Amino acid sequence: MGGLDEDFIQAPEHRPNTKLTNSGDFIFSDEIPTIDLSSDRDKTTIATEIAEACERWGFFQVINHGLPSDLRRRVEKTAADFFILTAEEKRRVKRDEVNPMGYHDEEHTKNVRDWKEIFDFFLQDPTIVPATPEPEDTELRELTNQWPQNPSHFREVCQEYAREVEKLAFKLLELISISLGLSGDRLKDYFKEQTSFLRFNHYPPCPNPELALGVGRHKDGGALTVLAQDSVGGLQVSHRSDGQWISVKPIPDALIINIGNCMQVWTNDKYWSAEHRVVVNTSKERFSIPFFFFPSHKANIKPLEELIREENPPCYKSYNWGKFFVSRNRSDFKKLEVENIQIDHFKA
Ligand SMILES: O=C(O)CCC(=O)C(=O)O
Ligand SMILES: [Fe+2]
Repeated sequence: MGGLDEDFIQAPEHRPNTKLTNSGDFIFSDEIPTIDLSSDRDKTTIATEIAEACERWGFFQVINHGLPSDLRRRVEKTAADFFILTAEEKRRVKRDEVNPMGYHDEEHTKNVRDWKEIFDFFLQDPTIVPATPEPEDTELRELTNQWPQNPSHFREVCQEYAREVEKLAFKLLELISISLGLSGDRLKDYFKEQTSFLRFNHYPPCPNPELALGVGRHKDGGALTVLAQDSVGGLQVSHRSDGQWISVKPIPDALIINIGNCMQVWTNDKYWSAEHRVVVNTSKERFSIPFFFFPSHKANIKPLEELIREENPPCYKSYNWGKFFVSRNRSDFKKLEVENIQIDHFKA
């Protein structure tokens, strides 16, 4: 990535607290709830814990979630083996303006470049999305994954992990639906032709972690995110009550669940899609693997009628997921002059 180019420099108000970034020794808060998903626990009890976590934080960790730990080790190793390849080899599977899947080292969040490199792949291959963000344009496009030659078994391991993490995402969707007093399958149909994808994040050590971020502050756009982080730390969540940045403690084998924009809209602001960011440091590289659980391009996202009351009218207008998805992709790919799309733009 070279020296610290000005594209990486955050505005002063968005820079991290320097005391944390020099050593890579983060101070962790254990305030974010940890929820035990063991199958012998009562579903209603789990749903109650989820409801509280989604309202207060929009973030929680899960343990005993059923995702095999040996598979997690293998996918983490595979991701690391990919990022260690030469820049030339990685660029053979580089994403472009049309196809957002593959390798990329110039991702921008809110028009500031992130200190990271990534590899993305869709859960469903091909995945259907609108051809353009233009509202009147009804043309669709099929997007396909790009797979590197190396490491061998890369594709196999990725697909095996994707299948397992998808199972967990559907389990969480059911529990979240129950937690809202809805039937367990209420949200399932939105994912019939899902646009979900997985991402490998690699954050190399950074010479100026006080100026840059691994990922700038943002909210995830989809329904929910299932994130595997390694033991280094750096992920911070903004607390719903006061906006304070809280570091998310790495717990071995746990997964972090993060409520996305769609869930906030469906629940009419009952559940919270929290702003989060990644702080980097001078000495330790970090890896993470989010699964972004995204609806079908056809889904129109608006507050669920069952949750609307006279005293609680809809806070959002309906928006089309596919158009939101392609618009976001375009603005993440490179620096643009305009602000990228946010759910606040659909506030009623
Ligand atoms: O690396 C992490 O811990 C989080 C990354 C993230 O927020 C994202 O990729 O959307
Ligand atoms: Fe995120």
